Amino acid sequence: MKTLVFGRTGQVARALQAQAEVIALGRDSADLSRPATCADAIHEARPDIVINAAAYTAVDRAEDEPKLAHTVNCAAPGAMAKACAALDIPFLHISTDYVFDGAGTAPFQPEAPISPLGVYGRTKAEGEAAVRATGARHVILRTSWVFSEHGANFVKTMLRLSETRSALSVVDDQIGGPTPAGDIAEALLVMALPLSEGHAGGTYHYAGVPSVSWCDFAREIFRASGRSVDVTGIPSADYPTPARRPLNSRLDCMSTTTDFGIAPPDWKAALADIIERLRT
Ligand SMILES: NC(=O)C1=CN([C@@H]2O[C@H](COP(=O)(O)OP(=O)(O)OC[C@H]3O[C@@H](n4cnc5c(N)ncnc54)[C@H](OP(=O)(O)O)[C@@H]3O)[C@@H](O)[C@H]2O)C=CC1
Ligand SMILES: Cc1cn([C@H]2C[C@H](O)[C@@H](COP(=O)(O)OP(=O)(O)O[C@H]3O[C@@H](C)C(=O)[C@@H](O)[C@H]3O)O2)c(=O)[nH]c1=O
Ligand SMILES: [Mg+2]
Repeated sequence: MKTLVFGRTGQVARALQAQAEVIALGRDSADLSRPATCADAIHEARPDIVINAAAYTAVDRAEDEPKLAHTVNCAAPGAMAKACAALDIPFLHISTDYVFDGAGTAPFQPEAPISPLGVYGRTKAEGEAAVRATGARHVILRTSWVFSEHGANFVKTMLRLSETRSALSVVDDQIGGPTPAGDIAEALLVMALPLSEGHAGGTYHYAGVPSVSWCDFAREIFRASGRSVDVTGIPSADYPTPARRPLNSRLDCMSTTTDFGIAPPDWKAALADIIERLRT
């Protein structure tokens, strides 16, 4: 199956390349800030399946660059999906827990109303709508708190901070599911098969278990890496950021298991592997 991936250096893009024979396009061949280049790439390659693993993911910076974030997170996936619809190619797209406002404590179902708190979440929500509007056969896979040995993520931030700090304050009122990039890549590749064989697709959730606060995630990172850093839990109000984050990032992943046989990944097991790989 000829698989075209947008994104080359990102966490999920790298995991896809590690797990399958894919054609991964970097900025030089498909620039999401110029959506037409993405449509052109699909028309040129005529793949059997397209996976968009590229996005504007800098949550705080997006508050100052709403136009660029919108082009990359909405106009570009919209253009990709339109090209896929024209050529009858299934399209897999990744979205985020940040499309929700984080109210309550119950896990959000895929059909729950969205209400993003910041520019990143809003542009990702608009991207979902743009993909659906094209009529392309698609999967939108919402995930959360992605980590891996590559790229920028919370695990690497914590390990970097631990080199100079023996104590850290980390928010303990935002709860979500850390999700290993490798498991997301695997889930996408599994979903690609039924989708290309006629599965109707739709919006699905995929996040690591068990849910945890960023504070307890940080503690587990230091425990697993054998670093002694004293982590103090603080409320979000004491850690001001340009973009507000949802307090409840829990995603209900039941339909992903029912429809595709894919169970939520155990993030602690993956964390240990990743820390081991970062060590060597
Ligand atoms: N990271 C997370 O915690 C979460 C991510 N997601 C979603 O998962 C998907 C994958 O995220 P992740 O792997 O973490 O992403 P990363 O932040 O690791 O990488 C983003 C990728 O997008 C590429 N990109 C950004 N702007 C452009 C552009 N203008 N043209 C071409 N490529 C561009 C980057 O390329 P370059 O290296 O050249 O900048 C990079 O390859 C995204 O849709 C994201 O919204 C969902 C939930 C959580
Ligand atoms: C570094 C640091 C962060 N924090 C807080 C800030 C924030 O609320 C939380 C997580 O910080 P980050 O900035 O790493 O996380 P953030 O960039 O918001 O991560 C998000 O990225 C996007 C792309 C997504 O789609 C989301 O699912 C989510 O993974 O931890 C502390 O409390 N103490 C600290 O020392
Ligand atoms: Mg970040």
